[in-house]
Amino acid sequence: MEAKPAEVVKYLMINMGVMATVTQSVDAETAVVVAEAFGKKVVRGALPDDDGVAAAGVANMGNAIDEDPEESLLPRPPVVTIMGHVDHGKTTLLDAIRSAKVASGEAGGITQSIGAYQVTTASGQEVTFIDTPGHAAFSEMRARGANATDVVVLVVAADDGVKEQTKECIATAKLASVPIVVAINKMDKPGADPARVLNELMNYQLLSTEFGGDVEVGKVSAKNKDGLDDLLDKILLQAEVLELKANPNRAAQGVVIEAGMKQGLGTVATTLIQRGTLKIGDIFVAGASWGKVRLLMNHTGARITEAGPSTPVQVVGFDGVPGAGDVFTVVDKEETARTITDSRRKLLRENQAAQMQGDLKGNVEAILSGMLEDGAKEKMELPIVLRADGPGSAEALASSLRELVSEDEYFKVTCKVLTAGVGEVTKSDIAIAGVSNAYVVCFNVAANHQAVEDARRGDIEIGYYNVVYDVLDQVQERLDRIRSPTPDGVYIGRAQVKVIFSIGKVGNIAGSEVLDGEVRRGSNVRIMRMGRVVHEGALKVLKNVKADVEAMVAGTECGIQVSDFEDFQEGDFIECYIDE
Ligand SMILES: Nc1nc2c(ncn2[C@@H]2O[C@H](COP(=O)(O)OP(=O)(O)OP(=O)(O)O)[C@@H](O)[C@H]2O)c(=O)[nH]1
Repeated sequence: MEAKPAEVVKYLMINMGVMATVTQSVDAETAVVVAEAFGKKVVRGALPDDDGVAAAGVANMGNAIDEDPEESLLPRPPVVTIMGHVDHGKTTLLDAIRSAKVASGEAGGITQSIGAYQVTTASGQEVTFIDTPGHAAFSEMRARGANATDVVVLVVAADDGVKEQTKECIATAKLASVPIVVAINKMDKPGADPARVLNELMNYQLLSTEFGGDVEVGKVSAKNKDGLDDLLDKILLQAEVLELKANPNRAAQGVVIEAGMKQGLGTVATTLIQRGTLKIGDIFVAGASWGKVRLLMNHTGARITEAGPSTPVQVVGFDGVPGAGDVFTVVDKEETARTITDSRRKLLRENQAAQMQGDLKGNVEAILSGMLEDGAKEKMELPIVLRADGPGSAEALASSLRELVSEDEYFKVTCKVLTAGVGEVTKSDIAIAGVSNAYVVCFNVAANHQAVEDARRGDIEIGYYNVVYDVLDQVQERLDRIRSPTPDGVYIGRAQVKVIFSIGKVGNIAGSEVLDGEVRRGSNVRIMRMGRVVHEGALKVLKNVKADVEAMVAGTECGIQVSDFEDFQEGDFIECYIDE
């Protein structure tokens, strides 16, 4: 692609939440998104020696990028995500629209949220809502390359105006180039001041049509279900401009919105169909799972036989549980599906394994040899996801964290602040932390339930702080630990091996010089060679010339024997630790 590897890695990480080193593989969808982001046009083909995966790819995933001919395209309903500041009424608005607008005569009625639903407006048009309010879910989907949303409805409480998260939502939508329709909510409240809201929004380049701009604004009371028809009309007006179309007459493609297990059915995944029509019996791939459509249910739980573009549908028939944001693609046959998922599972395992080793540490050998040539230190980073109570504190903390460093002759460890946001820790923070093995720092903020739950499941650490020095102290400690994982106990000193005596049955004795502190018989030791731990054990024998001694201090020379270790080399460091 004529692109610098580091740029590609950076794009993957920052824009897609994918942590991969230069030598790791990514799946085809991801590669396509990246290539296109770098201004390249992707044409898929088969490589003859690619063990069948590529051949399968041509049959299947070629669909992911091929263009539908203009004449095949038919109008489709808009897909809407609701965002807004906490407590401005996202959930209430979604519920109000759903209860007022999902035709009550529809079979099944609405019993539960499935992640998405479709409403029919007074004028008989349809609008699809993604039912996971918030920009966290939106960002997460986008991070995975799934652009499911056509229009963002930004909820702003009329009595509270533009707040921190309102701004974040505006930024998120703009970044994704998704148009915004504003819903000024809580119009029933005595303190409602929609004019103020409109004024504030102007500061963020959102100019309402009332003022001659192009942003549609609906005034609603989610609580009283007032203004909903008008809001839906405004959404449709906005959608009209977008001329949303899709080809319904092809193999279906979409994105998984939400998935879980249901008794008697196995995995049920709410999938938003984006083009084509999904039918019973279709064979599909979604992320690392595949299946054959056994059952389709609409958003009310009623059974249907097919689902076209912009329709949210519950799909039964998966062999595993896909993830939210996974791309869903119908393929020609079972064999294709198996081939693709097999290779994806393999990739997933490889990537996980590589991540577990901590990419850089895993390559330590190669890096060390390179390092000896050019004298450069190996650099390691502690990824950090930061959340603070205000933009000032977030910025200040982020820059202080960036200055922290833990360094010795071989390693240099610094912080990499991946995100520095304001407000509580969300699901998407945890998603980012998950892929990057990051430590989550909360400064004067909490994490929401979902985030805590996800963190627990993903074994992601969240640190809660309210004093700046505590943050810096503890992160410094973490950096030190990464640079040099310590054995149990407190460091008391170290010696360096100068000469090795091989004495028959006694074994190897390391003639050493104590460099600092003291070395003590019985203490825990670890032997360091070129910055790496080669052995951990106990200091078994300590001799001053021929006499056994308890301890030797800096500046003296001694003979050292370590339990279960003979393989000393000149230059090794022997570090001593004692239990407190
Ligand atoms: N008076 C009035 N209260 C409303 C209206 N819409 C929502 N509320 C109230 O505002 C509070 C927050 O509403 P939610 O729908 O939970 O807000 P949210 O934005 O979904 O909040 P989070 O999910 O916590 O981000 C609740 O107490 C609602 O009853 C409205 O139109 N009028």
